[in-house]
Amino acid sequence: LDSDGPGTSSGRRVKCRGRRQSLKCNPDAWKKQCKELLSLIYEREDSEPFRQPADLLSYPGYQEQEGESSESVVPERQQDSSLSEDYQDVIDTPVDFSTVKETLEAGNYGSPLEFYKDVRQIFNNSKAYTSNKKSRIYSMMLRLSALFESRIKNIISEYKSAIQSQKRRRPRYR
Ligand SMILES: COc1ccc(NC(=O)N2CCN(C(=O)c3ccco3)CC2)c(F)c1
Repeated sequence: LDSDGPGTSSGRRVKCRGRRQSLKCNPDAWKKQCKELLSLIYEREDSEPFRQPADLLSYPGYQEQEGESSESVVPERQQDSSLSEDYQDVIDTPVDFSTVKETLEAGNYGSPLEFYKDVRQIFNNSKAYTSNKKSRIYSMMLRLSALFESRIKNIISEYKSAIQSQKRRRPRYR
């Protein structure tokens, strides 16, 4: 993916003859489209481990992950179900879908590219953390990432066309 995200519609001129309200011409259409994409992600069971900040103590089979025997008592320091240092050591920028949802709903994304960047971070964190490409969570992430990429590329290319057509149209007043 080049730096400005997938589906860059280079060269293709989209006539924005329709009024601003039509989806093709409306540079704000991406917000609703990203909210709908986020709802679709939340509907998928694959998103479950990524809807909240990672919490390895609740994460099933955590003890096996650490190689501790399952009857071991959780050490005092981790009783507040804080992340084990391990996850925080490995992952510099923890992010999950609840933070992305809040940011989107607060109107704090300036473009779908910023939204894209945060969601990619969720997937990259999972890739960075997994020690085993066959882990269940990692395979959930792969399916979710494929769904996300298939939907976000049109949202971004429509946004880019709308921005381009906005630049090309001369203001009405002279
Ligand atoms: C409130 O209950 C919760 C809240 C959050 C979570 N999620 C997690 O702990 N995760 C485990 C680590 N991780 C991975 O990407 C990963 C890659 C390979 C192995 O793990 C992110 C998700 C949970 F499982 C229960």
